[in-house]
Amino acid sequence: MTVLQLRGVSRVHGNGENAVHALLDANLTIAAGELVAIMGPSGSGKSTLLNLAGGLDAPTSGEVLVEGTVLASLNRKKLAALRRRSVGYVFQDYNLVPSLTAAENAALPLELDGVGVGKARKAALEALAEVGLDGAVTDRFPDEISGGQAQRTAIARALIGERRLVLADEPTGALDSATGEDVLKLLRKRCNEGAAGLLVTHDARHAGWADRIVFLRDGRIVDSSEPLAEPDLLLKEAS
Ligand SMILES: Nc1ncnc2c1ncn2[C@@H]1O[C@H](COP(=O)(O)OP(=O)(O)OP(=O)(O)O)[C@@H](O)[C@H]1O
Repeated sequence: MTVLQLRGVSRVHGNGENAVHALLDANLTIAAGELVAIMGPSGSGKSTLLNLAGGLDAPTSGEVLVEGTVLASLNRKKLAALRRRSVGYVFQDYNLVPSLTAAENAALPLELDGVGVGKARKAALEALAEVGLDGAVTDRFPDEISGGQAQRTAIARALIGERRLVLADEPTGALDSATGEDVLKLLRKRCNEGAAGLLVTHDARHAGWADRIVFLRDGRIVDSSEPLAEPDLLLKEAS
């Protein structure tokens, strides 16, 4: 089943002589179970593509569909609801709410969606346990936990509920390589369980976790290939 589709998507900032073509006529389809990596030089349009895929930005032309719904056809409220329910984001700088504990941060999307506090907390603790966080750390605030723990919290928040599309922009940016690898394993696992994933990365080893790599240059998709290396066949085949 197709989870994400970009049809002839372009994003232009400004106009006339000052126009910046951040993305040009991008076509991309990602099915449930697939993890796609996006690579390309700085400024090539990777974050733009990710933001458009998650409905955080709107294309200048073309269409973005999530689970068959054209995002431009939704009003603000419905788009916000789709983002909360169907899309999980992992940002490089975590974007945790400083005044909320790890468990409260992870529970936030459910609570915003009207799920009761108790039920949301239970789901949050389960999601945190799934990413290897349990015990006292779940009740600590972002400035009381390590970078790796904060990133795991951000992943739990992105994966909580039934998110079908997981978008990750350099999710391993600030992590040591072992912790970074763990984050990718979690992403891979979630895709094996049926989500569609889009991962922006500069690191070819990390892209090795993906089923396909899409290369961007100057806003254009220039190539799409299967990764050369298979980091962990066992994990992939476990699905
Ligand atoms: N709001 C904006 N206004 C004007 N230009 C923008 C805006 N956002 C992005 N751009 C431009 O669009 C192009 C693509 O930017 P984007 O951030 O998508 O690239 P990127 O591949 O993610 O880069 P990086 O690897 O450095 O994060 C760049 O030339 C950037 O300067």
